[in-house]
Amino acid sequence: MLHWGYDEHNGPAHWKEVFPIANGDRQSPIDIKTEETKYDPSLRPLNPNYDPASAKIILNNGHSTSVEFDDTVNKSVLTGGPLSGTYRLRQIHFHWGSNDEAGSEHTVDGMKYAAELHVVHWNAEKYSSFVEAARQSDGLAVMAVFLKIGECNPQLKKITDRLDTIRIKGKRALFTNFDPSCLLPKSLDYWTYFGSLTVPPLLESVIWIVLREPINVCSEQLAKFRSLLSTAEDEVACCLLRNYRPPQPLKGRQVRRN
Ligand SMILES: NS(=O)(=O)c1ccc(S(=O)(=O)c2ccccc2)s1
Ligand SMILES: [Zn+2]
Repeated sequence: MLHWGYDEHNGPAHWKEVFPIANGDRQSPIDIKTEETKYDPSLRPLNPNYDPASAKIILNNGHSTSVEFDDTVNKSVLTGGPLSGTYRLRQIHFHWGSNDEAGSEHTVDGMKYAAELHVVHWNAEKYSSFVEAARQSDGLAVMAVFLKIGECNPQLKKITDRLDTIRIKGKRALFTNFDPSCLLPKSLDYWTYFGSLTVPPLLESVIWIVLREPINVCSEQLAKFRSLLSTAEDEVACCLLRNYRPPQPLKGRQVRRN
């Protein structure tokens, strides 16, 4: 396979050809079987604390759209929940499908949501760089938020309104004064388990924190994500219609809930 993607010839089924860890013991996403999750009284409340000034740029990397944050200091951090220590906010990005019936990566009792937001943090207390942390079993913490079809989301509008300026892969634009807490649901109740990146290199370094309550997005807003291009300027234009990896085997892992 040339470069990995989400098409028939380079999609999730092919990733193991270049990244054999795709068949590893702690791969993500997973289907969360709610009856099999276990309450853990030691789990603490999640404590996201983000400074809107840390937001820097919005980017189309050809696989998703992301907002990148200044992670050179502990300005925007996540503590609490299942985490020991302080995890620094690095970026947020989204996963979606070619229609509203599918798009989330994690599923709940087999149910797919229309899309999924990932808020990516790294363990800056123990490791000296994001790249180093991404290679450690407790290096990354990703908070996942499900998006369901409903009312248009005024907070998400801040992002969807900018997508037409970064349609081509590699395009970026200034994007600051944004606190991703505005995209979190009322309840920060969560499930948590040990997993991996859901995109190559599929590193098994993520403590997943999946919020149980979804947020709303309207069909028109999701449609804007699908108009992003997975191709660069000099290539034949191809829309990024879907960018989710299907659920992977649990392999004996325990999913805990607070
Ligand atoms: N879907 S996910 O949350 O697992 C995820 C996708 C991409 C990233 S990353 O850009 O932080 C990154 C991190 C390490 C290596 C490369 C990219 S995290
Ligand atoms: Zn993701």
